[in-house]
Amino acid sequence: ATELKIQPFAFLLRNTLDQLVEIDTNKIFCEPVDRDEVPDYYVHIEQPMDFTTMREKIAEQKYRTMDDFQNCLSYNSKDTVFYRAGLKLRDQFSTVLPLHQCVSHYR
Ligand SMILES: CC(=O)c1c[nH]c2ccccc12
Repeated sequence: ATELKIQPFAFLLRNTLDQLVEIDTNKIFCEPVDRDEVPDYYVHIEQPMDFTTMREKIAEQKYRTMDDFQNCLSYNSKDTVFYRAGLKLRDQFSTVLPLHQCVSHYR
């Protein structure tokens, strides 16, 4: 694809993001946490993140790290579906992360 030649890193990140979206079957991470639904989320979490925002940041080449799963793990208690989903995605992503580290050298 021509995109691969112009922005290989963005191309790779978008593919990885698509894989994460697929794993997130409960769609917990797809959109920003709703302020009305969860008013105190933004009190506890300084830098909220979600897949939609990440996709925009990839396009703007402002890619953020995957530490953002920590947000979910620090906010939600261990016995919630959110916490377990955050763990699952962080652990599954960590298998892909080394790929990003090596690619990031080419930026
Ligand atoms: C990503 C995350 O923590 C959440 C995503 N949706 C939510 C609803 C209530 C509490 C937490 C969340």
